[in-house]
Amino acid sequence: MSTDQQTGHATEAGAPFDGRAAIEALMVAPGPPALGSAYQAMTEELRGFLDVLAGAAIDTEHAARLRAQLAQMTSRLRGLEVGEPQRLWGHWTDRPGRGQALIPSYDVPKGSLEASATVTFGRFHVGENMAVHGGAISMLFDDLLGWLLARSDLPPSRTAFLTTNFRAVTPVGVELTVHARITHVEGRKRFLAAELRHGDTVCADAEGLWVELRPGQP
Ligand SMILES: CCCCCCCCCCCCCC(=O)SCCNC(=O)CCNC(=O)[C@H](O)C(C)(C)COP(=O)(O)OP(=O)(O)OC[C@H]1O[C@@H](n2cnc3c(N)ncnc32)[C@H](O)[C@@H]1OP(=O)(O)O
Repeated sequence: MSTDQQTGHATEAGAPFDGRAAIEALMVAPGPPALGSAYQAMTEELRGFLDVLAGAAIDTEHAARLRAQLAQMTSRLRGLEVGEPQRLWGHWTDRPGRGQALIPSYDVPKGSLEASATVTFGRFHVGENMAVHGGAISMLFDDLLGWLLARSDLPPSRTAFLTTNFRAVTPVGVELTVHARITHVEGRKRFLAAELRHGDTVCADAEGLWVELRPGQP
C-alpha cells in the first residue's frame, strides 16, 4: 500500500485512486460521539462568526486585530493537517450539516427516495440586496441531492450536471423549505430534482444527473 500524495488516500502501489471505495469508507462517523458534538458545536460557532462578520462594519484597527487572531489560529491548525480520509470536516455523516460550514445545516433521513428539510441562509451567503447568492443555492442543491443519494441504498455516484432555475429572490435569515427527490434511475444514471420554497413562493428549483462510479473510477 502507498499513499496518494494529492489526496492522502491509501492506494495499492501503482493503482489509481478509487473514488467509489473512498466514499463507501467514509459513511461512518470519523470519531467518537464526544468529538462529534464538540466539532459540530465548533462549526455552528464558525457559521455564526461568518454571519456576523459578513454583516459588520469594522474599522481598520478591528480588521487588523481580527486578521492577527485568525493568523494565530491558522498556524496552530497547520500542525494538525491530515489527508482527506482522516479529516473531520464534512465527514460527520451521523449529524445534521455533517460538520461543515459551506452551506446551511440540514438533515435527511436514511434510505428514502425523497426528503424535505428546513434551511436558513445567513448574511455570509448574501449575493446582493439581501438575496441569497445563486451559487450558494446551487451548492445547496448539489449537496442535498448528493447526500440524498449517499443516504439511499444506491452505490456511490457523482454529479454529471445540475441545472438551477432562480424563480424568485431567496430571502436571508428566514426559514426555507427544500424538497429533494430521486425521480428515476436508468442503469448507472440517477435523475434528481429539488425545489426551494419560502412559504408558498418557489424561490428556486433544480434538476440534475448523477452517474454511478464504476469500481476503480476516481
Ligand atoms: C462524508 C462521506 C462522503 C459523503 C459523500 C456524499 C456527500 C454528498 C454531498 C456532497 C456533494 C458534492 C458533489 C460534488 O461535488 S461532485 C463533484 C462535481 N462533479 C464532478 O466532478 C464530476 C466530474 N465528472 C465525472 O467524474 C464523470 O464525467 C462522471 C462520473 C459524471 C461520468 O463519467 P463516466 O465515464 O462514469 O460516465 P460516462 O461518460 O460513461 O456516462 C455514463 C452515462 O451518463 C451520461 N452522462 C454523463 N455525463 C453527462 C452529462 N453531463 N450530461 C448528460 N449525460 C451525461 C452519458 O451520456 C452516459 O449515458 P448513456 O450513454 O449510458 O445513456
